[in-house]
Amino acid sequence: MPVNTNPFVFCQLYNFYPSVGFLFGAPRTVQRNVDELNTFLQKFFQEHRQEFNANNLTGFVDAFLMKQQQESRNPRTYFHNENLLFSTLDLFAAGTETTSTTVRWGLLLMMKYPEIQRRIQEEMNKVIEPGQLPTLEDRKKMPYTDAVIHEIQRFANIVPMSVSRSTSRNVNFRGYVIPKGIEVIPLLTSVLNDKLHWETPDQFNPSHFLDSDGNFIRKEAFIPFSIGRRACVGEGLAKMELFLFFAGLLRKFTFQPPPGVSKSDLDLTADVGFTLTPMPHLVCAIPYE
Ligand code: HEM
Repeated sequence: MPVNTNPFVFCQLYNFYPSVGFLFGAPRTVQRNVDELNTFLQKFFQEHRQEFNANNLTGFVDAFLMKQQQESRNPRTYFHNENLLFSTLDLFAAGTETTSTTVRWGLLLMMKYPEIQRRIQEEMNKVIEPGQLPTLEDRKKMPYTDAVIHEIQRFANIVPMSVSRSTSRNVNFRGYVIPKGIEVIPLLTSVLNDKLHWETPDQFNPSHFLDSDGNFIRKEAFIPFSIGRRACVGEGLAKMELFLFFAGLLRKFTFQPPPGVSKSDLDLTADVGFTLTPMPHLVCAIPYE
């Protein structure tokens, strides 16, 4: 049986069954990583405290520090140091691996479907000056690229079970009673792969997001960031990052399988973990332009 070495699998197992953590040293590894990140963040906060300028807020930490100052006399404030640490940790945890995994899927899919990669590069050649990188303003003029990025997210489905929540009161949902305090796991897969919404749910097909004239179309069933009040707060940022990173990489490079590997050899099976990641593989980046 193949052994899954993805560290997120261990984290997930440890989350569900903490008592078996001793088997793979998870508590120590997780604690060591969290400690390392904490030390890094404390230094980061210290630097921001020293250079704080209320007229020049440089990001989330500065904005938080300003609220902390404004509420310094409120003993019940939410803007205390512990919340600064944990909300910043949340942003790191939720905002780094998700975006990088999506870009990794994108590169793998471009190696698998070189004709799609070529079409994106041709679209960029029409919209962007030679030697320039794509900017966010270009996105509206690049419907094909936009459609491909949406299809990467739909197809890769990196957070298939979203984040589990629990009911805060008894809920009556379509005749089913879900009592207060029950854990609910929303299966995003059931929507991202729904036959009623997608023409070819199991295939990578950018046309899912294009009309017959090649214009980008939004789809109600596109919910990789989940939906509702607790949907991903980083959605807007993630979409900007994905466009800039993915299109920027394709502007500079063409991605190919390494010598001796053909596109049909490339395996699109996901490695199961906290997120669904591509299996380990090699990538050749050939300079473009
Ligand atoms: C491709 C990128 C991303 C995907 C697919 C993604 C997906 C998700 C999903 C499915 C949830 C659960 C929502 C729910 O429970 O209903 C979530 C929550 C969250 N995401 Fe993202 N995310 C991405 C990028 C980011 C980024 C860049 C940030 C911030 C820098 C971020 C911050 C968060 C936070 C803080 C939550 C918890 C929200 C809450 O509980 O209210 N995410 N994300």
